[in-house]
Amino acid sequence: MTEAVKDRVIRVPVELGERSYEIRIGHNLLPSVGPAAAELGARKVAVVTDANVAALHLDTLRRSLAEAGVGISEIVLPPGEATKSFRHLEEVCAKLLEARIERGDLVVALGGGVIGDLAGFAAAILRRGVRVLQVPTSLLAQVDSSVGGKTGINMRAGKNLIGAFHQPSLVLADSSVLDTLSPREFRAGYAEVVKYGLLGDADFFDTLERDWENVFLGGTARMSAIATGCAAKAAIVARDETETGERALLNLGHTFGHALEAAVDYDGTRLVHGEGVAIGMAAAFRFSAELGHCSTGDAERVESHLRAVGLPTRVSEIPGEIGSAAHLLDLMGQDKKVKAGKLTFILVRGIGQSFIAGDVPPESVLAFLENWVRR
Ligand SMILES: NC(=O)c1ccc[n+]([C@@H]2O[C@H](COP(=O)([O-])OP(=O)(O)OC[C@H]3O[C@@H](n4cnc5c(N)ncnc54)[C@H](O)[C@@H]3O)[C@@H](O)[C@H]2O)c1
Ligand SMILES: O=C(O)C(=O)C[C@@H](O)[C@H](O)[C@H](O)COP(=O)(O)O
Ligand SMILES: [Zn+2]
Repeated sequence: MTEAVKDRVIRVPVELGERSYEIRIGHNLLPSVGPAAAELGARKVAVVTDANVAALHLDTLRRSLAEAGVGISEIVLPPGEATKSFRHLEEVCAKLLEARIERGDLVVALGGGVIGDLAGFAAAILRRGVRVLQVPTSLLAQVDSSVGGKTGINMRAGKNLIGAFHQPSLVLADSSVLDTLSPREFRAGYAEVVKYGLLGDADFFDTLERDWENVFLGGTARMSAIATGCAAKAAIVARDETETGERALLNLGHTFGHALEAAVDYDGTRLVHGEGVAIGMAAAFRFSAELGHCSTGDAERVESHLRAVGLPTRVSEIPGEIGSAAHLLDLMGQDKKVKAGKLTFILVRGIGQSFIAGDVPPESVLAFLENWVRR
């Protein structure tokens, strides 16, 4: 890697008035967590992380905070989607109170999207709101979940059904920590990278088709893919922070994907979020083609790219039984985009041309799902 790449920090602003903040993307940013916490005026921080990330990266954070003279308490949780639960939310809140984290202090979410969502939610409700510094360590968290302020936990009935909007004060995305991520988790995060191309930026999708191997390798291609995704998300969030309209486009593939995640009871050995999103985006394109909104050629192109990087695109690739179409439809009924009892889908007119559809006939949905679960 060249010196220029090593030293480069890309800054993406998220413009939200008094809740504005910056996303910093660069190599070796973990040592800047201490100075950043001190600049934010925190006397002490509580670092929430999971056991995998703690073993690899917590020490760097400890040193950085100690050098900056910021006190630290540590909350280490089990890795995996099942941790985004009431049980662990209660545990985190109890430990934050035990550590006497005050409103002027900071919660530092060091980990993937599970930790970011859970720690962010705990910060949102602790003493009615404590600031959170997001330090995302998975590709998915760097390009998506650490940005935009959606926090929460899962319920049996569905994903992220209990939560709050709570924007971070800063996002520090150290792209070098992605070198320790497993290939499966890197691929899963890549699904959310592709999402930005598919939902609104056909040129970005073209670039990814050509250059995905370099994104997987690291260096400039990876950093700039993360920055492109963050800039797209920041722009949408700045216009529609609480998803009253266009923010729903960021949900491309998620109505399908979230139902699958709930159907496997958040068992990451069978399906992780990014894989559900990959299968869900392939479904959104197929469904759009069946409804006559987009060409079958585009749907095939999307599937073929997802498959080229090793992502699943079909329900049959999930190990074990997934249940009936009717069961998945029932799970979709808990989606947060449901309005007056009716499902809303994010559909497409082509690559980079997504739109919000609140008027899809329920019989078309069921007919599509009947075939989909068998594919
Ligand atoms: N809030 C949002 O806007 C938003 C957006 C997208 C996804 N999400 C949520 O994010 C979650 C998925 O996030 P995820 O894919 O990061 O999952 P995750 O947090 O479970 O992390 C994936 C795995 O990678 C490990 N890991 C993380 N960083 C690592 C590193 N640098 N080195 C080695 N291992 C590392 C973790 O321990 C875990 O086992 C889901 O719950 C999803 O709903 C939220
Ligand atoms: O930030 C958003 O808005 C998103 O929809 C991003 C998604 O990738 C993410 O998975 C989000 O958590 C889904 O939100 P939900 O409201 O459908 O739970
Ligand atoms: Zn997602």
